[in-house]
Amino acid sequence: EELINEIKKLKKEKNAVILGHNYMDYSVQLVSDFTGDSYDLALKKTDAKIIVFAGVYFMAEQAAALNPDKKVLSPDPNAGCSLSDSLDPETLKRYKELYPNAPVVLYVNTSIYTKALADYIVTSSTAVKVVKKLNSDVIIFGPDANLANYVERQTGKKIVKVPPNGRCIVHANYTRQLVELARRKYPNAILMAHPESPLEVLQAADFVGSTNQMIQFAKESKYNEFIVATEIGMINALQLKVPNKKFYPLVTTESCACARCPYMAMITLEKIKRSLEEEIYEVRVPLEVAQKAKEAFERTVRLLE
Ligand SMILES: O=CC[C@H](O)N[C@@](O)(CC(=O)O)C(=O)O
Ligand code: SF4
Repeated sequence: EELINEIKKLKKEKNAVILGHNYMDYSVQLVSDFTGDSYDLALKKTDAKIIVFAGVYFMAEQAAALNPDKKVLSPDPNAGCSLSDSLDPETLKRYKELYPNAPVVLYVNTSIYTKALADYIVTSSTAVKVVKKLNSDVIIFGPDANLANYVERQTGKKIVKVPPNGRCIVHANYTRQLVELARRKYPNAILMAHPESPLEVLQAADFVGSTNQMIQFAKESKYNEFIVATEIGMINALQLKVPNKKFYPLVTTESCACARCPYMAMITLEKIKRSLEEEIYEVRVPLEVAQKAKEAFERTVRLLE
């Protein structure tokens, strides 16, 4: 495609790399140098001068915080996230005053300003492990309420949800009925669910994990067909990375607009090209905020070693 070639040319001229989240449009994943989940993309090491983050804003912020020596560009800074938008630093400060001895464990879907107040930063693949290792029976956890419920059941600890009802506008729509429908439609398929889904869906799932964990599981599984309970862009990532197997979205955009994250959909090839041409929109994180967030990331890595 013409646009893809122009973007590849611009990348070389500018010594830029494109990091793409697993939910990105198919064509965006094709033009990305690395694709993955929000956590490992943030930790990706590259010697490029410019990073164009094909994902939502909190992911670009994270990359900027962890790569202060690089110029990080967001193709559309309005690409937010219902989860990261649901928890601001002021709210978290109030909860820390209410529960002064409870460690603060935040899901990766948060703004860098909120992350700067966290003790630990987790992805859905590390949330349970981290909470289990902490020697406190009360944990402040957020912003996703479904992931918090899942962690509470897996660890038996008291989870103080911050905010009480943070949700992903995509995954929160999944129901048991949708699972039954899909299982009848695809009798040979097994169900993979993202922990941002409601508990009733996770209980019915054969596998629960982050998008990267789903890719790994599908690759290694003896099964060949999978029902995928996560944002529909993930089908692109699975088809690209596990081409010999079949994947069915739990919800299609025909049956519900909620199948596609409106924020992820904002990142288009056109915007990526413009982002490279004009070197916009630069994501800047104040040094002391970046430093605090980096400390929370590093504390988490040490805890898991
Ligand atoms: O909404 C984006 C997905 C959300 O950030 N979760 C991940 O990025 C990381 C995670 O789940 O830990 C994913 O790709 O699964
Ligand atoms: S899919 Fe949900 S969690 Fe992911 S960016 Fe969109 S709103 Fe946020």
